[in-house]
Amino acid sequence: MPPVDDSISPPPARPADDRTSTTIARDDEDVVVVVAKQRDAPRTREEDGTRTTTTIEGVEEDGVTNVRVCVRLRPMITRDHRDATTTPDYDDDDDAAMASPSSSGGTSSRMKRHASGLATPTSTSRILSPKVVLVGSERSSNQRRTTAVEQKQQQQHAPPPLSSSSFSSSSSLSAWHTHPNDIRRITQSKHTAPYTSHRDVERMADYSYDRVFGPSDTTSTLYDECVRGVVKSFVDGYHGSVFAYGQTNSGKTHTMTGSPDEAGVIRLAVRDIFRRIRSSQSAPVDDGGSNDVSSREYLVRVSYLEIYNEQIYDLLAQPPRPSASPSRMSLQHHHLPPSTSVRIFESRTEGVVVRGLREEIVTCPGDVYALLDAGNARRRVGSTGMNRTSSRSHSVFRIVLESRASSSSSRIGGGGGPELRGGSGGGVPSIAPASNSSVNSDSDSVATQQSQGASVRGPVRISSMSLVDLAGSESVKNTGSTGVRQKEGQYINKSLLTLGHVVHKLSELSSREKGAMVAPNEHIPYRDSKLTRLLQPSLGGNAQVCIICNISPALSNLEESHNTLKFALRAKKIRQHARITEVTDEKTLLRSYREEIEELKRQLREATRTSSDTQDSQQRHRQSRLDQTPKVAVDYSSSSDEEDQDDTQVLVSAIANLESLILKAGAKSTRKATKTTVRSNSSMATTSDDGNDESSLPSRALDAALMRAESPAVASDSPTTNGSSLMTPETTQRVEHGDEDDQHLLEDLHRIQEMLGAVMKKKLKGGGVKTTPGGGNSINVNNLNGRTPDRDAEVERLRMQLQEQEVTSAMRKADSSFLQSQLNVKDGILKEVSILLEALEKRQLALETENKQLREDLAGAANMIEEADAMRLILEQRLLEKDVEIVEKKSI
Ligand SMILES: Nc1ncnc2c1ncn2[C@@H]1O[C@H](COP(=O)(O)OP(=O)(O)OP(=O)(O)O)[C@@H](O)[C@H]1O
Repeated sequence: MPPVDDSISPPPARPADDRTSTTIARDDEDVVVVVAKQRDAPRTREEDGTRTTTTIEGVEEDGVTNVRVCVRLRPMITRDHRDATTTPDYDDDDDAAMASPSSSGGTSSRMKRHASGLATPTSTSRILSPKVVLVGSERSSNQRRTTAVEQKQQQQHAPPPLSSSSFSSSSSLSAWHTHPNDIRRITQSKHTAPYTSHRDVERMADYSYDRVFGPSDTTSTLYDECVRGVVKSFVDGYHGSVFAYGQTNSGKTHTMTGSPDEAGVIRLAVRDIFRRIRSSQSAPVDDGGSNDVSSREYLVRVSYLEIYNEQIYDLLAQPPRPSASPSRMSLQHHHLPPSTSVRIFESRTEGVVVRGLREEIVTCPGDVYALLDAGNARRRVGSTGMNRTSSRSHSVFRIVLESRASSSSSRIGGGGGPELRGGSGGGVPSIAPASNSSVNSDSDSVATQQSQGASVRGPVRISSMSLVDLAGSESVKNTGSTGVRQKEGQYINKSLLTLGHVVHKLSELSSREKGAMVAPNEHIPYRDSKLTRLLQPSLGGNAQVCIICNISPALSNLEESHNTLKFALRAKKIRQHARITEVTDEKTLLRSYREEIEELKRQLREATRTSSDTQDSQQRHRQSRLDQTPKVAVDYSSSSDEEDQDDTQVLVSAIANLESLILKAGAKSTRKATKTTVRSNSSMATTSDDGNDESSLPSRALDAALMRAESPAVASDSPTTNGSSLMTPETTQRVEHGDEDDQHLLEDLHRIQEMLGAVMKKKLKGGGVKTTPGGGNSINVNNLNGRTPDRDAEVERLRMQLQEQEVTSAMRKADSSFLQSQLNVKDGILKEVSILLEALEKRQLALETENKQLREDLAGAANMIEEADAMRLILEQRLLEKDVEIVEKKSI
């Protein structure tokens, strides 16, 4: 049984029969729709020889749970009223209205200026109490002109004419009310009755969900009660997905992204995830029965994309605007390529795959916030008649977590425990990184050499959390959009319609076969839009899903609110079966990094051993020379010593870099964790797994590594190496930034030249060499015209060193331009593959259509054959009868 999460408030009392019911009141009759049947059940494990499935807590005993759906009614804002009284204040074809990094005036202002309604006095959308009385007409002046027939129909169903006073008092009220005593219900307000069409009996509906949040509820409350559980499961290893759905201007972005005054779900989730990672040490790790109470180590990476006009764009792939609090991640962004269109396709083995999306490894909430801000600044926003800062795209912020038991009790080879092989494709789209992504999970680029100590093996859990802010459905009637906005609106509506179809189909299937998952051969129209293809793994079953349905309190949005609530009811019926995904034999980033660290440690041990061997031999050599020659105080700390130390520093620094990316449970803060991790590893190393002693690491090098690990700026100054095994994200970055490296090399060269110059000067001046203070056999070098064999050797050595550096520099330049050209080639190939895939996809669709047509033709032909056969039989029968007739006639 997993630890009970105290932070999650207990669910509201359930009906006696343990069922959650949805009631739709229809005039005088009540239709009860059973929405869910949930019962707290312990985790169960099923084993079928090769894999173990662990089911989530709080689900039915058969391991199936329903999608969690909550509804959020946003507060009244002045715009609700203004929308109904003014014409749209936007310019459709003006792309400048589209928020861009330069036009938005900063990320915080880009956050759709959510606080504008709350904090800025000049704002146009201020929150109003739902009960505040407004004056004005509820009917929008920008509503489309009605036809004569429609006018007639409206007159038939129209409410009685209202005086301006009666209208103003009713229109100011929220169209919906929530029930303080029943936090699951939302009902259409009574005063809306006159506006309710008698044809639609559901208009006065009383809906019920997992939880309904009223205008005074905060995002934090919503998070605690609906999302926290999904996040907890995510950290435990289950896939999760949270998305905000609703019409335009209903508060989706406010809920997901938040405002400067109120953190949104994404930030709250990020904070929670890191908090859970830090505190997970104290919680027993339920890994399928071993009762292992060891801590885990984690690798967190994030990506951010948007779907705009049916194209996927990478929101992390453009250089960000300078950030107020530069972090390692934000610094890296200055070198990112411009945003590219990303490809999505289906792979037989991996499921839905997103190709070419940048993923960033993050080690603390600050890293994530910087990325989020950068991505939000790039998200497409435009002004419409309904929302001044309307999202014109669907956005998906995705967090991937890899974790493994970090103690020595890790099971080798992954015996026992939940093992569900199949990579990350189980519950979320896998992401195949871009060729120049700062994270390259391609195993080629990460050293995967022989050193695979016991600590490297053991299953790695992969879970992913998708936080989705959907664009809102909109009607041209209300937004008054034309041109670009109208086209965007059409794309948005089309994809939401497909989402509606998918949800409808899934809910039907779930109701039909209660408890059964979607049959593999059942056709669900995921492929009809990029959005549904992307959400397919989440909706398809292997994820914990929470849908937040946002509705507006405005009477003018009544129709859309009903649609949203109906969508929510359907979504509530979808059944999910989340499982932990554990990978034992496939490459994961975490395992690659661990292997890399092990390999570097091995190299480090070797380097220190070689160094001490060299020192020994030098010592012996020195001793023999001292025995033979007069005592001259020549600096015997040879250059090879320095080189060895440099090598060691590079290795220690590389280890520190990698270690800093892996988060350990129990660390106080991740920045500190970097230090703790490195320190504890190096000190632990004295009793490391394979018993090798690393205590002899040069403390200077270790300190330097720690400083680098703590300070990205220092880290970027660290020496680099050509060794592919050191291609950590940072070193990769350095290769990309060949200029900086060249600069370092030049500095090195200058240093050596200066040393050489000083030596030459001394030589020319005939400067003396200090003799040892008490050296009995000391000699005056002037007697030798300033020349000693040692000095000549030193000059020669420095000359050689200079040459070597020049060669190294040239090689590095060649290397970096070669790598750059390789990247370009790969990018080109990727683009070609994308085009081919697209063509293939089109061809496949065409073939599918052709097949369908052929099948219909075939069925038609078969029918015709059948009919012809029947006709032939009839004719034969008639022929027979005729024959008989003739025979009879003849006989007569
Ligand atoms: N809970 C809330 N508290 C205060 N203001 C809110 C709340 N929800 C929404 N708002 C305000 O309502 C307006 C519309 O919200 P938002 O932009 O989040 O809607 P949306 O559903 O994302 O719209 P679109 O689909 O057009 O992008 C904003 O001005 C926002 O600040």
